[in-house]
Amino acid sequence: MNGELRFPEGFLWGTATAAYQVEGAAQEDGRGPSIWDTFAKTPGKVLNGDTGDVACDHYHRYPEDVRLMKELGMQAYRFSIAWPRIFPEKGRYNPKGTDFYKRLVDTLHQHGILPVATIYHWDLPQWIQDEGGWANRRSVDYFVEYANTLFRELGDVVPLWITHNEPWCVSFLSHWLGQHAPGHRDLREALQVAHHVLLSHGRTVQAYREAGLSGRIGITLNLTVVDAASEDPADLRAAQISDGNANRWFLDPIFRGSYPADMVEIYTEQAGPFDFVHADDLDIIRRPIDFLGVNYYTRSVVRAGEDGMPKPVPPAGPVTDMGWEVHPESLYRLLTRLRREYTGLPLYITENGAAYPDRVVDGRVDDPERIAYLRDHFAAAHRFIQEGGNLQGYFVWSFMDNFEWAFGYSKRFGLVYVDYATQTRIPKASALWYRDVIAANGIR
Ligand SMILES: N#[N+]C[C@@H]1[C@@H](O)[C@H](O)[C@@H](O)[C@@H]2O[C@H]12
Repeated sequence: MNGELRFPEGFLWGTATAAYQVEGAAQEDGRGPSIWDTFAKTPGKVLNGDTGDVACDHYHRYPEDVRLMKELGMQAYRFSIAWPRIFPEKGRYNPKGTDFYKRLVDTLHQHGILPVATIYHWDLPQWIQDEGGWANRRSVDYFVEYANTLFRELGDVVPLWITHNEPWCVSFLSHWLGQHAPGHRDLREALQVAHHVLLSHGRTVQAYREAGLSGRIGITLNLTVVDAASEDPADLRAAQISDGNANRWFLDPIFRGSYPADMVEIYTEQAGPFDFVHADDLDIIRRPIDFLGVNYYTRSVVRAGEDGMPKPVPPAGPVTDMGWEVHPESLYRLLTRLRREYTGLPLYITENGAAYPDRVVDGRVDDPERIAYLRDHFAAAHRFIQEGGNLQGYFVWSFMDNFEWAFGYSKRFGLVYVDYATQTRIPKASALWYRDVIAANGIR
C-alpha cells in the first residue's frame, strides 16, 4: 500500500470493552449474579474454569485505564453497562451500580474521551434467566425499564448509545449452538430470543426518543461475508442460508421491517410456527435508528452438507489465534453491501481486532501481526469511505486483553497487554502504532 491514507476530519478513533470481560468486582457494591457468572462457574463451560470474578479489575482500575487511553490518544471508549449492577434482583434498583458508571463517564469526560455505552453485552441478570430469560417476552419489559433507568441517570452525559451487542450471539450462539451462556441448544428458543432482543431494541429506541435526549442511538450487529466453497448450486444455496442466519435475520427486521422470507420458510419447517411474533412487533423493531454499529472480524466460507445446510470450510489463508481467516477485503465488501442494500445511515466499526499469542519480552510486547491486521482493515475501511461510504468511526477490539468468554483468558485481543497475576498493563507495539494512526488521522 503506497502513500498515506487520511481519514475524514472528525473521524472517531476508539477502543471497546465489555463489562463482564473487564470489570471484575463481581459481588461489589450490590452487583447481582448474571448468566455468565453462572455459566463460568459451571464445570466444562469455560476454558480452565476461568471466570470474570476479577478479570482486569477495571471496576477499581478505570482511572489508570482511562489515563492510559488518553496517553494513547484514544478519542472514544465503548464500554458496556452491567445490567446486574443496576437491577441485581427483580424490582430492586441499585444506585451504587449506576454510580460506578457515573464515575467512569465523568473520568472519560475529564480526559476528553467520548463515552459510548452499550446497554446489553450478554450479562443478563440471573433472576431474569430464572424466569426464562430472553425467551420469555417479559424480558422485553425488564429491558426497557433498565434502559429508561440508564437514560434517566446517564442520558445527559453519554452521547452515543448502543442497545444491543451482537444479537446473533445472544440468540443463536447461546441458545442454539450452546457455546455461550445460558448454553442451550434449541432452535425455536433461539428464534424467540432473537425476536425478543430485537423487540427490546425497537422499544428502547422508542423510549430514547420519548426521553427527549440529544444523543444518538443505534445497535451493534456482528456481520460477515459468506462465500460459497464452489459454484455448485448446492454450495451457493448453503452460502445463501448461512448469510440469512448470520446477517439478514437481523438486518432485514431492523431496516426492512420483516424477517427474510427464505429463512422464515426454513425455520418454520425446522422449529414450528412463528406464533411468538405479535402483529405490531416488526413495526416496533424497525423504529429508525441514528447509526449502525458493525462488528467485523472475518469472512466465512461454506459448502453444502448432506442435508443442504451450510458447513464451514477451514480457512485457506492466514488466521488469527482464534482460527479466524484474516480477510480485510471482506470488510470493504460488507460495508459496500450494507450501503447498497440496507442503509445510508452513519456506520461505526464498533469492533474489529485480532487475537494473537502475545508474549512479554524484556518488558515489551511486539505484535507485528496485529499491526498488519489493523492496517489492512483500516485500509479497507478507507477504500469504502473514498467511494462515498458513510463510515464515521472505528473502535478496535479491545483496549486491553480480557476474559474472552468460553476461551477464558487464553486469547489476547488487547492493544494493551494485561498481566493477570499483577494486573500490570503494558501497551503493545500495536497500541503505540494506533496512537500514531490517531494522531495522523490516517495510515502510512
Ligand atoms: N470472539 N471474540 C472477540 C469479541 C468478543 O470479545 C466481544 O465481546 C464480542 O462483542 C465479539 O466477539 C467479538
